[in-house]
Amino acid sequence: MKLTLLHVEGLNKAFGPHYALYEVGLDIVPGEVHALIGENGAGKSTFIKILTGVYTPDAGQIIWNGKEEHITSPGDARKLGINVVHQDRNLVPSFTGVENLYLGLPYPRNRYKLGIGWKQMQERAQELMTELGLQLDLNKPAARMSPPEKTLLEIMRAMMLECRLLILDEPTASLTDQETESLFTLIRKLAQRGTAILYVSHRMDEITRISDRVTVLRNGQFVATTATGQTNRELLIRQMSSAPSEGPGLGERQSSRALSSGKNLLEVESLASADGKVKEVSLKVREGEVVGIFGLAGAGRTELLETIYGLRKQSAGKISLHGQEIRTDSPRQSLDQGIVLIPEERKRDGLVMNLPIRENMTLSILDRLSSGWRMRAGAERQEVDGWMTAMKVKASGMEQPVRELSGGNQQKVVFAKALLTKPALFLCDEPTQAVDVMTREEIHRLLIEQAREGRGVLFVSSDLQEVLELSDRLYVLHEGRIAGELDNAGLTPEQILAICYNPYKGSEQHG
Ligand SMILES: Nc1ncnc2c1ncn2[C@@H]1O[C@H](COP(=O)(O)OP(=O)(O)OP(=O)(O)O)[C@@H](O)[C@H]1O
Repeated sequence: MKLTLLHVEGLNKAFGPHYALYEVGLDIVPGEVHALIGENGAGKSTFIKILTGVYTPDAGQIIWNGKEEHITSPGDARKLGINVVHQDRNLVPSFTGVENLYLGLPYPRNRYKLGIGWKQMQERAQELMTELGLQLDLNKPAARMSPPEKTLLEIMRAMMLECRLLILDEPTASLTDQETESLFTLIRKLAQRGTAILYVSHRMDEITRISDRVTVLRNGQFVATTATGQTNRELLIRQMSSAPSEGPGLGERQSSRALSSGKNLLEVESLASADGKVKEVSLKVREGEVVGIFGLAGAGRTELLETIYGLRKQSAGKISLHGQEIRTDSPRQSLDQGIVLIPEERKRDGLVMNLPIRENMTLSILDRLSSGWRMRAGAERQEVDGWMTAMKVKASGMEQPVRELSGGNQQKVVFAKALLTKPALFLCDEPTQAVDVMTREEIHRLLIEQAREGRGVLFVSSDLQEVLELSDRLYVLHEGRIAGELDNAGLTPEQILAICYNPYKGSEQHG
């Protein structure tokens, strides 16, 4: 048995009267990939924040390399060799890759000891890339890097100093399968070199593939640490769940397919965005249909939704809803016409952090609720309560400010808020990013239900599994254009990826 690198015992952290962590213990050994999982609000981020010196625990011990440590600041954590890579990346957009690597580190001096040793910086960066087997253009600014490039750059930055524990918080959130593979190769390499990895994710298939051991938290408490080979998805889900789940098996397609005779709800013809990210896109969504958009990072997926919604300037094309041409020059205009966009988790657009859950959920429907304040208050509370229960929002009540919720629970509020507007068309960007596996199923069920009631859903996901589970039909996007349209009947991941990597070839060609 390897010597323990990190031993945590009896960790407590409370916010007001509520414990985010209660008596949590955990061991991590060098060179292992240790997954940390749990429902939204289970305490994972709080645990990470304690290890990285953002929060101080109320009680408990942290033994690092056999010695008790009090980590009181992020600087303390870094000195010990604990680094974290978050989804909200910490890069300076206008700095190059190399400059970002040296953020917070002393720049080397040149040989005259006067200026900065740019050459030494380049050489050290190159050395590290070779060591880690990476190929990145470190001379371009971070702003021009793709999401996976940014993740790799952040990991490199962590490795600039001796990193003994690397914490990866949902590292694959916006990566596609292929990009996830390269990340996994890097993780394995780091582990072989002796770095321990704490891997936090809601993607169960990744956890079973990449981790050696997995620890489950539930309601702020430790449930179990198990060797990954000795457990499975169902067991882990049972350990995570506060309530046993019912209904269809997780991960199965949950509903009958849409009737193909549905009338056209949304028609987009030759749509282009002024910034050139979207080029002549034509697509449609029928009433009752859930339509997916898949593409590699940089294909213009988010940009396409934003252009339809009016968040991004349109330069050409036509949009029709229910057969009528409409203008969507702004999100307000889209909302008024029955189109709502649910943004991906990292943006959390549209949440006012200091306002309570109730007000956030009802911000866009005040008109509808406003006939007489008495009725309004009652109706509002009832609707909010209904959606909070349906979405299993973990909070002390509907008056809790949104800023105090965990990331996944904030995303659920964004979702409920959109449902409350009762739109004709949902545009969803990564609808289940950051939510736990149980809520993911619930969101899928809700979206399919909304569609089958005659509305429509157009969603973007980098998770191929999700695209296969949720969509009736899907479009593959490549460099801002539709490269293929597929009916999701017996479709395999390989068929979709073939179009991504080899667009405009083969029989499925569109347009
Ligand atoms: N600053 C805060 N004030 C009040 N409560 C908080 C605060 N930060 C976290 N909490 C609460 O602590 C609990 C644990 O939250 P945490 O963010 O650690 O969960 P998580 O497991 O990371 O969830 P997710 O998967 O959604 O990211 C939640 O109930 C959350 O509402």
